Amino acid sequence: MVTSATITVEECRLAPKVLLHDHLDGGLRPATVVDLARRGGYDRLPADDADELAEWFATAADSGSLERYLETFAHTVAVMQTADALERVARECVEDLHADGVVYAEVRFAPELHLEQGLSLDEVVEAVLRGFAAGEAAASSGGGQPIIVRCLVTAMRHAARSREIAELAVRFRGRGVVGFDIAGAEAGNPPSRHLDAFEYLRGECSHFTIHAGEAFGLPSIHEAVAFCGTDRLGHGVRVMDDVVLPPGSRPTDSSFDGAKLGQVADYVRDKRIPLELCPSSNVQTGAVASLTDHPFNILAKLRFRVTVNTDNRLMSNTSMSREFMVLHRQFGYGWADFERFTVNAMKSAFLPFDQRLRLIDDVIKPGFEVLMG
Ligand SMILES: O=c1[nH]cnc2c1ncn2[C@H]1C[C@H](O)[C@@H](CO)O1
Ligand SMILES: [Zn+2]
Repeated sequence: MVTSATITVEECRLAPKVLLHDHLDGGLRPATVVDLARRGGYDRLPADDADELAEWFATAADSGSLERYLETFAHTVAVMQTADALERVARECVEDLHADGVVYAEVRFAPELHLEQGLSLDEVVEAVLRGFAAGEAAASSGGGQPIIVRCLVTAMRHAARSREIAELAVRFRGRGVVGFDIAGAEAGNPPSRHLDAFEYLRGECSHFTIHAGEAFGLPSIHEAVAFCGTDRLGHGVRVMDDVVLPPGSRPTDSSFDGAKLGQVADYVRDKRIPLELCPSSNVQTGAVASLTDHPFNILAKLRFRVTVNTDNRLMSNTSMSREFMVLHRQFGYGWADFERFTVNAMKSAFLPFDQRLRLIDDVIKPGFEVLMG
């Protein structure tokens, strides 16, 4: 392992970061959950105090099972059922990402989960987009580096609304929605269940990503890339099941020369399909056994297009800066590595090409140059 000079979380906050995989309903401020529950009469929160609630989420999500991890979302989704609540949560999300030094983010959520009090799918998306715009405006007026936030609409993979949600993504294209995703319990709900939605999106020249290779293995990744034609993989960590490392390799090694890739892993790497890796979440859901075993470094050294993501800031008690720190401590990464992962992410964003390029040239590269001194 090559260890770079020690860096701090405060320095990580200064880095211009790009976030592609972050769930709106997984990133609420604990105090906002408490406040919205009180206002909306939701009385099933496991704790009424913000600190206790934060602790509860982090512990409950730490189960090692994706299904149990997902159960914790019942509480956040329950308090996001009105336009005002959705707008507030979206605005605070942008404020929090901005305070953490994120310059571009794609934040996802499942509109179909927010209809319990009579909102339509369009009203749900409109409320979230209003919140994002308000957050962006507040960030710009406060000085410092502006933030751009775009939305991905998610369909739940166990449900049957993916075509409708795909149409929603296309309807809101150009108004803040840049893509589509499927999420939820992976086992038993393969991506090909939603082929109709993906074929429709491809016909519309629209972008999508698929949660795959998290709780379930290689077949899920194979379907996502080969049958569905996904642009990116949400997590995708289990692409490792298709990689044979040289004997004696350890996850912290500085090279993996001689590694043998199977057909799916080869295809993912050849096509430069971005992996939206989320180190802390991957441990909590059991996608990897521990941080020590996380294949981030192996995949990075084998030149897969790896990106760093938060997944659910509330459930993992994390931020982009903290995920950088996790990787710094685990693998000794320095600024040149983080710049590479950030450029990977920006290249993989669903933002138009000219805007991606501008962010890379005018914001990301100069920002890391300052940190590299
Ligand atoms: O890591 C995840 N894997 C699969 N589904 C997830 C993950 N994180 C959040 N979700 C689900 C729960 C949310 O309610 C939904 C939409 O954001 O997406
Ligand atoms: Zn996710």
